[in-house]
Amino acid sequence: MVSSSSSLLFSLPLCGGISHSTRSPVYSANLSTFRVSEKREIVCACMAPPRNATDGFSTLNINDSSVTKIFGSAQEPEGESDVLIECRNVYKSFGKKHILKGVSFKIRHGEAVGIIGTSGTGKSTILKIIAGLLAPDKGDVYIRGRKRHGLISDEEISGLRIGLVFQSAALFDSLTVRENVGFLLYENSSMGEEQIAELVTETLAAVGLKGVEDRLPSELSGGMKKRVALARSIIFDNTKETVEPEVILYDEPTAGLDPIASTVVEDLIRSVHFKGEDELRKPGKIASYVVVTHQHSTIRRAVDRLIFLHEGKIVWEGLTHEFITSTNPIVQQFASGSLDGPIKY
Ligand SMILES: Nc1ncnc2c1ncn2[C@@H]1O[C@H](COP(=O)(O)OP(=O)(O)OP(=O)(O)O)[C@@H](O)[C@H]1O
Repeated sequence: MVSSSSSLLFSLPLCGGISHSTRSPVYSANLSTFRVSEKREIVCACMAPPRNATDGFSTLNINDSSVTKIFGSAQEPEGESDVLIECRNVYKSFGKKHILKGVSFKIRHGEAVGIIGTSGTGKSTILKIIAGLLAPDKGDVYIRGRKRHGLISDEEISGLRIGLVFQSAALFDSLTVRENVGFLLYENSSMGEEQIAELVTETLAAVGLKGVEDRLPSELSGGMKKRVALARSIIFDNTKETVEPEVILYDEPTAGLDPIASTVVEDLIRSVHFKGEDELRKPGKIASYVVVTHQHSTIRRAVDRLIFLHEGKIVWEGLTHEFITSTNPIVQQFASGSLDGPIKY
């Protein structure tokens, strides 16, 4: 049984499962589930067989005008080899509340996708389903063309690492920044402590943080915590010969931040994408990402394509610039924040 909460993050290569160590928060016997501070449970994802990050993928150039044709219309792009994640006719209810009612979409290699829609429409739910924290009642999730069965588990073979960054930074309060960022490496990798510490420092620098390794989360500002959470989601074992592509799912990454801090986070999200350049001026490592957001600035700045979810269904999809000019009444009302229109509160 999985529970998730706003206080958890996850990034997740669980190849071979987790081994217990003294660093670890308390966790249960189920290798894919562990309990933090006796309050929460987390499930992490995804694994093997590792393939080279570039194999089989044709990188999609989102700025290419041909892409406008692909996503701005119902035209289906040729070839499926670049599809990393697909939700096919996904349904999800909580008790009598029917939240998702047949949601289908694909996330392709290289994409920066936003999921938007009114509160309570199921945006976070779909992220959790993609991450394998929740199972759909009906419909399927395909990871690199392979159907996922049930929740994510250490037995799953996907060849795709999926990280979920929850709305709050979700750091482990009693662990230092170094231990938070390096958590999965301490638990899962054969890397030595010094190696991990070096990688943590480098990864923190990539998100613009220096000299905070020994601090506790309580000693950081909200914006810094979000950066630490981002660092934790992009760190990976660089001693392995092959690297799986990684998709990061961000749940409202700029909620609660002032406009300038939001811009910083939006740019960081871009910078860790492989088309971007991190703070160390190196290309980012993230293949694709999905952002759930309500913030107009985040829609404009951080994503290229949008999926609009309303009353459990996708009612509009298009490129970000098409959002503002859309004639869809639901989109128009959402974009303008008007009380008049088909969306009723
Ligand atoms: N584990 C759960 N048990 C019962 N109901 C749930 C659960 N998770 C979500 N819900 C309900 O499902 C609906 C959709 O929740 P979800 O968090 O996915 O919406 P959202 O679109 O992300 O909302 P917001 O924009 O306000 O964050 C809400 O009514 C919520 O209360």
